[in-house]
Amino acid sequence: MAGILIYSDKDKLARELLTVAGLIADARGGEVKVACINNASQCQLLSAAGARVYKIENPAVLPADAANVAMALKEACGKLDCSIVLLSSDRRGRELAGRLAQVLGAGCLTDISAVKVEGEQIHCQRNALGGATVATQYIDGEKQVLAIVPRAFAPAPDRDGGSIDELQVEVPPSRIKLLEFRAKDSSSANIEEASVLVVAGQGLNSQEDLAAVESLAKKLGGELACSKPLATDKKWLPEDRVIGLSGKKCQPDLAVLLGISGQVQFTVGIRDARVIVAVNSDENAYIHQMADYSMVADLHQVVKELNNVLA
Ligand SMILES: Cc1cc2nc3c(=O)[nH]c(=O)nc-3n(C[C@H](O)[C@H](O)[C@H](O)COP(=O)(O)OP(=O)(O)OC[C@H]3O[C@@H](n4cnc5c(N)ncnc54)[C@H](O)[C@@H]3O)c2cc1C
Repeated sequence: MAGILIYSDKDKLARELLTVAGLIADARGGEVKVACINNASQCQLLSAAGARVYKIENPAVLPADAANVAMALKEACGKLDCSIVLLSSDRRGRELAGRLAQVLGAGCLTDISAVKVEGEQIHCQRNALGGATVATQYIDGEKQVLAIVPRAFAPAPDRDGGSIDELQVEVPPSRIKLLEFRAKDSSSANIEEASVLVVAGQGLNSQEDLAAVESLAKKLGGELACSKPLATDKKWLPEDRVIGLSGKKCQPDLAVLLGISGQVQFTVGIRDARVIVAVNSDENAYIHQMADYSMVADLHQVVKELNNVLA
């Protein structure tokens, strides 16, 4: 049985992929191997999690160039005899998945939130029809590229048995020229990886009210996120905080939704949260139906009282 190769440039997501790969390998066989590209510290971290790590050191492989990384992973698949590749379904991972599937001649599924092995088939759950339903799909073929939603699986814990070997890959020169790296500005947040999200919607009266919502998010140990109109129409928050079809798909342990009606283009991005709490002053708002706990109340009052209680 050919092996399973995993790759993510983000350490935590790579550990989550190790968990998924382990589930698949236990059920249908095949050795799990990890590609680490120009990332020595990640090699150490993943070998400490018991993984068989292949260290690719080649400055010609640019993480910012998905086509270039795809060529490196294609070569790794050939040399390591892997027919299944697991990637993370974040922004960069989704682009890489499509490009890698194309160069491998493989089938490709992204936004996978659950996996179950049935015989030889890997059944993958993913939102379909704009999030109105969950589809179970599998790739009919040996070569498969599967991109897994961040936080859908627990990161693999440390265990013995890991190893690190060097792997040489040759890639054509990247057609992208990297001019500079800039640190993200301090207002940016990785809402896909947050375990708690406090999400503001158009029920918020003014931009000034965001401070109290952000304060609540911090007190709960989480991040501030928003519905799309708050970022694209009102421009109160940057677009990297938008949840939904054209924003990010998040799976926090807790999502507190404030003044959000619950249109499907939004809910597709938060439906997989473990616990959803909604505050909306309209008792007929759809969001009350999908929430685990809901309050028909003025969000400003609720935020104020929660901030006082948690002070
Ligand atoms: C192709 C396409 C893609 C889209 N992608 C996205 C996406 O990725 N993400 C996204 O969010 N949207 C997306 N949208 C827009 C989406 O359809 C909705 O318009 C949007 O989600 C609505 O945002 P909202 O719930 O904040 O606002 P509204 O629908 O206006 O809801 C505001 C809610 O606040 C409540 N409210 C008002 N005052 C208070 C108060 N004082 N206290 C408590 N509650 C109050 C109201 O009862 C209402 O239910 C997309 C649309 C299209 C067509």
